[in-house]
Amino acid sequence: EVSITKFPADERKIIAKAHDKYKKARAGIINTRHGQIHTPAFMPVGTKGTVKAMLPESVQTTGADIILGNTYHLMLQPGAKRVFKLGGLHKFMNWSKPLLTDSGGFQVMSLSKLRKITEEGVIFNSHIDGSKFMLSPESSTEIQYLLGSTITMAFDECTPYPSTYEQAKSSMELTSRWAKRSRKAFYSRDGYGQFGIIQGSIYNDLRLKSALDLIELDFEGYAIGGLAVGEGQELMFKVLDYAPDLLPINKPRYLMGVGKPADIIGAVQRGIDMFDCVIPTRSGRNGQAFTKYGVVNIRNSKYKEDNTPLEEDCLCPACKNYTKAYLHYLVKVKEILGAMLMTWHNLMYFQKLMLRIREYIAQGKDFDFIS
Ligand SMILES: CNc1nc2cc(C(=O)NN)ccc2[nH]1
Ligand SMILES: [Zn+2]
Repeated sequence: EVSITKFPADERKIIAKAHDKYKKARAGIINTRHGQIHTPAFMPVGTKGTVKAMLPESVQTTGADIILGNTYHLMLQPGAKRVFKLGGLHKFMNWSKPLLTDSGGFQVMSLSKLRKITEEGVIFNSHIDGSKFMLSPESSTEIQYLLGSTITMAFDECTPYPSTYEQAKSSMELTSRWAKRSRKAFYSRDGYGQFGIIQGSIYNDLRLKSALDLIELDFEGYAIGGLAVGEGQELMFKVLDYAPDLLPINKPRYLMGVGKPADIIGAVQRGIDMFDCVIPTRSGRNGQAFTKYGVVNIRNSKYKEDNTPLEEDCLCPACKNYTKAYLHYLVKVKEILGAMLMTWHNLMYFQKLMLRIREYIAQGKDFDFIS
């Protein structure tokens, strides 16, 4: 048992530790105002207040405890104030479990047009109608409060890859100054939490300095940012071989934007507790199904008369009631039902993977399986 601290009102119980190579892996429960999160946890991405092609109750049946919403998209449309007036994002989208919202920093750099980074924050033009906006530690934190987010992310700068040491250093230092302002702007309430995000690219002394700066701010959890940005799995694992250990052992560790099943397994073995990734939803809509036999590209003509399910023992609607031939056809003719069934199966697959990982950790068993 590790000493437990509040998250934020309740306790985070590290209920089991795996042994040897898996010694850093841990299974736990995060208690929040909107329910429990069993970790290691995978968060489906619900960018615009919906997990694309899924009803929220269907997302719930896959076993997801928490989903992610994107601040950048929601602040542009329908607007944070409007969501607040309508009762908050939980009510708006009919999702009563925990919601994590990102800070908008990552998206504004990848989506908006004509942006200017200043000490104050990022000034940018909406990619929708060109109107002018500003995201800052204060405005991002307020927007996430208006959305009613269970877990709020600090406003940071995601350091691009590759970056020189100097570039990564000044970017990390900006993130530390912004983290302090984000923490000050956070309205602390029982059952709600705010996570800091450490940066520092692939430089271990910068990652350490970033962690030290953020630990001082006593966040309820910590994210490792600036990874899965093109560095590749080997370099990502090299950073993950030490970065999680720089963070408080009894607080949640969230690896942003990751990943494929093999990435998730490797990151859990290195001490990561939470993940988010568009892969199961986006690739599902694009015809890729994750199965225990590997990834099935359902658009391949070899499936056009395949009367068997994606996985015979999968309990999702796609596998219970339909064949690969039907899924092949739906995706080929771009029928909406194709996107729905493929998404549902992939989300079920990812949640089953997380469930098996949690079980193996709790039983102290190795979980190198890459299904
Ligand atoms: C898909 N890869 C990926 N890397 C990410 C990094 C960040 C980050 O550092 N935010 N501050 C956020 C989302 C990400 N998604
Ligand atoms: Zn299935």
